[in-house]
Amino acid sequence: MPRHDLPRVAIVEDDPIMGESLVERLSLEGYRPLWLTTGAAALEWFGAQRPDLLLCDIRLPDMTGEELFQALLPRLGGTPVMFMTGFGDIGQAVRLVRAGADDYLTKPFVVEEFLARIAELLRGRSPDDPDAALGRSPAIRQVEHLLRRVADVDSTLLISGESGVGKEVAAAFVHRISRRAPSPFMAVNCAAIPPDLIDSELFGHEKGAFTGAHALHRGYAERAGNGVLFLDEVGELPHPVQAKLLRLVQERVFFRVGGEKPLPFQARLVCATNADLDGLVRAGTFRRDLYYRLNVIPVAVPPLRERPDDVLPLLQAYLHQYAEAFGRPAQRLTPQAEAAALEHDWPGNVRELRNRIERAVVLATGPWISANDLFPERHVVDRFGTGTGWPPLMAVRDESERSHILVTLRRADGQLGRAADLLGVGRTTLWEKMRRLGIAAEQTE
Ligand SMILES: Nc1ncnc2c1ncn2[C@@H]1O[C@H](COP(=O)(O)OP(=O)(O)OP(=O)(O)O)[C@@H](O)[C@H]1O
Repeated sequence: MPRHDLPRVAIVEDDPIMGESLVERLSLEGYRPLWLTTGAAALEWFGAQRPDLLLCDIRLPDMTGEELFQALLPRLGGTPVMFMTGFGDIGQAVRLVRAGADDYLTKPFVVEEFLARIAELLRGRSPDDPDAALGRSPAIRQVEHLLRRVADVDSTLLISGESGVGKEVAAAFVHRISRRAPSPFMAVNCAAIPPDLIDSELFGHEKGAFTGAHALHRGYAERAGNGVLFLDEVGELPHPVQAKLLRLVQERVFFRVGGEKPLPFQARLVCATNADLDGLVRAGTFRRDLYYRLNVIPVAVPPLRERPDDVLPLLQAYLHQYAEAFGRPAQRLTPQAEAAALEHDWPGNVRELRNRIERAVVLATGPWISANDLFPERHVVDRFGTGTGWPPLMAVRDESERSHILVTLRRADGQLGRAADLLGVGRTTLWEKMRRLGIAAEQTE
């Protein structure tokens, strides 16, 4: 493996003997260790980059493990963190795991156990993990890991991602697993409210505040109570409302329109955008100070095309859901439909997937959902070509091999050798199958 592909393990450890021996052992085991000796050095290093794993001593010369973890939290993303602790510090280690660290190990430790634990952390959760709520692809599991980690931290989250990737689903998930779950999840789409109403919708208004304000109105910020206020398309807020939101974030208070009494803001703020907020700041349409205040913990939800492992499970889940909702008999996707779904780019992300499968369930006449049902605009040529409308066994086998090879190639980053290993066949066999099944050669480059 080229050196830059080796997993990078950052070690924060001030003891020179411990540090050196960890660096030596981790290099021997095929990792790329990087040794930092103070919390300040770790904070500086994390400003620009992220390792695959962070190993951290709990007692550092300039700060405690807890202080470092809190300070690093906004920059950690889903990076797994393991603390190394002496016997006297187990209480702190347990608190850290509750606050979102992944594991701790008590010194002195048995090297084999240490290596096994870091290998496990680097592998991440298993794809079949029943706790995987948002999806099974490695990319979405990283996002889920980050959300679990910050669920009970009160800092503002800024969720970014293309339209339909699941930003609201991510926000609702954080709410559901947090201690705020019994209080409301108040979702507001800032782009859907007319600009002249948004102030009073968000913050409420007093009776008589303006013509037509016949009664006192409590806004979303107030109705969110101790729950979560989710502002979708936050980049769309008009300037005066941005100023009010800044005050709400900084001082945790707001005023109803026409009101003079400051009201406490008790909810957690979670914002989302599919626009390039940084670009809006540079263009002068979004306040820079507000952007920094909102972007405390950035959460980037990747587009569906970058997490192909999620496509089929999502299709299956929605297929069942819609079949049940519409009282349809059990339906299945033909292997050709699965292959077409895997090859599709999903510009509208999960929302598009959901709409396509809903339409297909409604329109399909028999127990099979074909590629044409999913992608009617494409008129996919019926590779089964039997005229019976029923797939013969050979064609089903070919199509299911084809879709499995496609998934495997993506899992192996297009590397033929790795894909062949995963599939348990030789490289040549795989190559021949790919030629026969018409899988384009460029998919492997
Ligand atoms: N991980 C997921 N599992 C199941 N369904 C999902 C998932 N992510 C998104 N969806 C579904 O996809 C649709 C779009 O999700 P959501 O509204 O959260 O996207 P969004 O990124 O907030 O979109 P927009 O940018 O338009 O606000 C919803 O119907 C949602 O239920």
